[in-house]
Amino acid sequence: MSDEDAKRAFMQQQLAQLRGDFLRRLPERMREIELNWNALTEQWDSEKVEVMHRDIHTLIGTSGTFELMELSRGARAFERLIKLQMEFDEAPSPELLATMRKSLGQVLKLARQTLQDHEQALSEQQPELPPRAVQPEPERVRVPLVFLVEDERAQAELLASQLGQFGYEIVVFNDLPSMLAELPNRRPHVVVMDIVLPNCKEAQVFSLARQFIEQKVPVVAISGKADFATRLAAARVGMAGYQTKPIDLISLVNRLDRLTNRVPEAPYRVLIVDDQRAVATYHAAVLEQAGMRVRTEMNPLQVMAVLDEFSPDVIVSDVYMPSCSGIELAAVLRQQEVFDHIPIVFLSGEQDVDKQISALGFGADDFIVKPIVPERFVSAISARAQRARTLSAVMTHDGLTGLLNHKNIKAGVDKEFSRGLRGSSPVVIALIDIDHFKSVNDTHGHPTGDRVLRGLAHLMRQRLRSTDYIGRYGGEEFLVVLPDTTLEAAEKVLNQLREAFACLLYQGEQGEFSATFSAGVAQTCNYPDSGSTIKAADEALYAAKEGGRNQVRVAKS
Ligand SMILES: Nc1nc2c(ncn2[C@@H]2O[C@H](COP(=O)(O)OP(=O)(O)OP(=O)(O)O)[C@@H](O)[C@H]2O)c(=O)[nH]1
Repeated sequence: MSDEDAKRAFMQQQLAQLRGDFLRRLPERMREIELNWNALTEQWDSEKVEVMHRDIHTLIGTSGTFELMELSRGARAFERLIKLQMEFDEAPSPELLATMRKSLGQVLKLARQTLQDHEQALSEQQPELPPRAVQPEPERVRVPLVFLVEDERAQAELLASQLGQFGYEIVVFNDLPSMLAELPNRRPHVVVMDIVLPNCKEAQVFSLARQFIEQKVPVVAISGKADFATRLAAARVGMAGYQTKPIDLISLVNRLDRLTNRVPEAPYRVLIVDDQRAVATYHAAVLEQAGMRVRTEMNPLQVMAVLDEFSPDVIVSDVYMPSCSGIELAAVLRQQEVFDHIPIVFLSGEQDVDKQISALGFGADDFIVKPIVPERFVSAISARAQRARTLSAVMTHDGLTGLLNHKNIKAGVDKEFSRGLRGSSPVVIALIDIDHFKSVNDTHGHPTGDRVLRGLAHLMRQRLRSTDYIGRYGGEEFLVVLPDTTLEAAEKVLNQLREAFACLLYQGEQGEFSATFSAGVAQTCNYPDSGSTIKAADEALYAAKEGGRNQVRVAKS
């Protein structure tokens, strides 16, 4: 069974299980609705009508979610009559009452029929082994193999050694025949090729690129040509990138990282708020199958506590809930700046477009009508989550380097400092400052200086762990928080980073050059608060500069 089939089968199994739970509780639910109706006909009361409306509305959504469409449609017909009646604040006329009674009778009949059909289906079912749950994991290559085809030998060797610093294995070929000869032995993850090669027509290069692409090996073009026609030809064969010479190393590395999945995006986090456990569990299962992390909360009053701890990218909320409606929940969250940016998507059986639009006015971002097919639900939520991530990254990250900005790296220090106090695992803070950076700017120009900053940022992102915090603390100063790390281990990691950084070569206004950095490290448990730890790391950094730069110093405790 392919992964896709296994996923689908798993979803079906989950759906069947949840539908079973729903049906088991259906008789009780219908009894409550019937009792409420009987009480209503004895004495009409607007509060009881509201309860009746909520119960019927929930029945429409839940039965629709579980593909019990007849029941859902029957309940919707009854809901229309209730809504009609709710518009007049008085007992219904005898005619309307009779119509309502008949419609409810139809709903009860449909519920009984649905249960009978389910029991019949169960008795005919063959036992089956439950399929395996599949969590999609993007393939992650540790050291991706890159074939680099470049006829200018010196340039090729330089590019290969630079890419090597970013964890790629590079095999250089100076012409196409030598690469073709190697192909039977090794298959690259990506091919980077100059599209202007001696003794070779451009059409041949593109034709070869097309063959790689057809075999799922992405190809990135490098070229001295920047004209539209050549770029178009590369795009037409499906090349995954086009870099003009002189090659911007960081932009090439960014491209390769994406193509080889080396910096996978953390899964989207979604909070589902729904008082119906079965509905929440079903939608959670759909999103989890698509690789998202999901938390469900049945009580809207608990949502704020969950937000603090879970930090979702998106909130998916039901609209009709007894203790607090989705609209009220949205209004409360929008009062608070910290939660204001989290998109809220209503998931409801409400089909009245006016009501949907008015719900959006209270601070929700989207309205999805239940039932929704799983694929559409997944794409609607991932699109929201992706957009929310992009916007939040703009707020929390530095525009030049993509690292956490000053405010957020400081928040990271505070958070890990407190965590370090609670636990026994050590936390190390490092301050890193590029050496003689003023002279880099003065000699090679500010844009080149920017490239050096981006180079160090990229190297740190690649070399440090995903649990580490990396931020731009000031102009050419970076701050790193390394949780669960001893001082010795931190010193070693930073020295490796320092050596790799010193190997990078940049093309500046006055020719080629490299840069170095100095760093100071301090362990949080040696200091009373986060500010004193940063100060100690800063003093160690100062000692590293005084000691001749291009070195890592540990703070004296
Ligand atoms: N290109 C570029 N330069 C920046 C940026 N932010 C700060 N700088 C420059 O970084 C330089 C920092 O220089 P200094 O603090 O004098 O220190 P230094 O030259 O690095 O010398 P040492 O730290 O003592 O090794 C200044 O020239 C700033 O203008 C930036 O975003 N881009």
